[in-house]
Amino acid sequence: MGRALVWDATCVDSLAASHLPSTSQKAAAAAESAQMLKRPKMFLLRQAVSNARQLAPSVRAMSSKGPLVDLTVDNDGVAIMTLQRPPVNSLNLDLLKEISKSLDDVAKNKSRGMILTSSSPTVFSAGLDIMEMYKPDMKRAEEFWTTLQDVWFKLYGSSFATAAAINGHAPAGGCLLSMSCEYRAMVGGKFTIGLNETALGIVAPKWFMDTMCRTISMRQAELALTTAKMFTVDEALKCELIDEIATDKADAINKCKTFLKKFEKIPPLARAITKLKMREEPIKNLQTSRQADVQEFLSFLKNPKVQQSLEMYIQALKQKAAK
Ligand SMILES: CC/C=C\C/C=C\C/C=C\CC/C=C/CC(=O)SCCNC(=O)CCNC(=O)[C@H](O)C(C)(C)COP(=O)(O)OP(=O)(O)OC[C@H]1O[C@@H](n2cnc3c(N)ncnc32)[C@H](O)[C@@H]1OP(=O)(O)O
Repeated sequence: MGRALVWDATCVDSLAASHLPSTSQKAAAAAESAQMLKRPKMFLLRQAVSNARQLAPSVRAMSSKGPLVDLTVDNDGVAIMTLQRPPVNSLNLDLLKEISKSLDDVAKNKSRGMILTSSSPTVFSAGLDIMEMYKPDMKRAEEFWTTLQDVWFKLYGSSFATAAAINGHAPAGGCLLSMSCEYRAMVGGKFTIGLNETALGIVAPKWFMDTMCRTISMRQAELALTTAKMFTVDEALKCELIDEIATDKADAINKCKTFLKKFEKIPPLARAITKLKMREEPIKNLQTSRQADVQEFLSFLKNPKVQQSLEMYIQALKQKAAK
């Protein structure tokens, strides 16, 4: 119907002086090298189309409200992902699956950026759901850990810009989620944030540690990880675990938006590649040790001492909640 079947073709002169050395070594080498040269051009072209789409009207229909994650796009084209698993947004398999799917949706919808927050007035996220680790079904535990890894890959390695509006406590996995974002504004008050795994008799996985070491200084991270330090909001600001203190959730979201606005004049491709290069090492490390990391988690769950520690921790939490 009048449409071009071939819209971009390159005829290579295999006998051109520049191609002769490679063509004499390998048949079709000239075509192969022409194709390689074309790839970056196509990549930039695709990116230009995608950037143009990014400037399209800002309110877009995005994935519908899920029960555990609410994902909306505001008038500025910023995606707001709200965790809503009462009472404390503990990260069980279902919540992790929804976060993972929502991150895919944000990536597909080419939002200007994403802000992660919580529907609870006092808890950003209580971290991993301890019930997923206590006397677990091993098949489910494997899926649980793999999904957590997926969430981290997608959030830490997202090409879209991310910020966390931390509107409450953020221990362990909650702290990890916020540290995986590029910017953190935390509501001031009695809230705390940190990787407290050792207090539970467990060990933060290496990629949790790497994420922290790339947020605060190595010295502060080592002290914090070994002592299960939960930082007050003021302490977190001082050691740069967070970037700003907010007066309330709305202020935290506004501060995150102000951060995201900084990218308005930065070409998105340059920003994304820079971010990914900066974060490449820990991502590659987990990619290569992914299976071993799952096996370590599973064998750690089978350790009776770990199960005993978890049981005591659950009892302590329940007693505290009952008061
Ligand atoms: C020896 C090992 C060797 C090798 C290791 C190898 C590999 C490592 C592998 C694995 C590492 C695993 C990593 C885990 C990271 C984590 O995220 S672990 C989770 C850590 N989280 C916490 O410690 C937070 C605990 N919770 C709290 O401190 C408070 O609840 C919080 C400050 C968040 C909120 O306080 P508050 O608003 O007062 O709420 P309550 O305390 O009253 O709690 C309400 C109910 O929620 C339940 N609950 C709280 N946190 C969790 C949780 N994380 N999981 C499940 N359930 C939780 C709490 O029990 C109350 O329940 P109830 O109402 O009593 O039924």
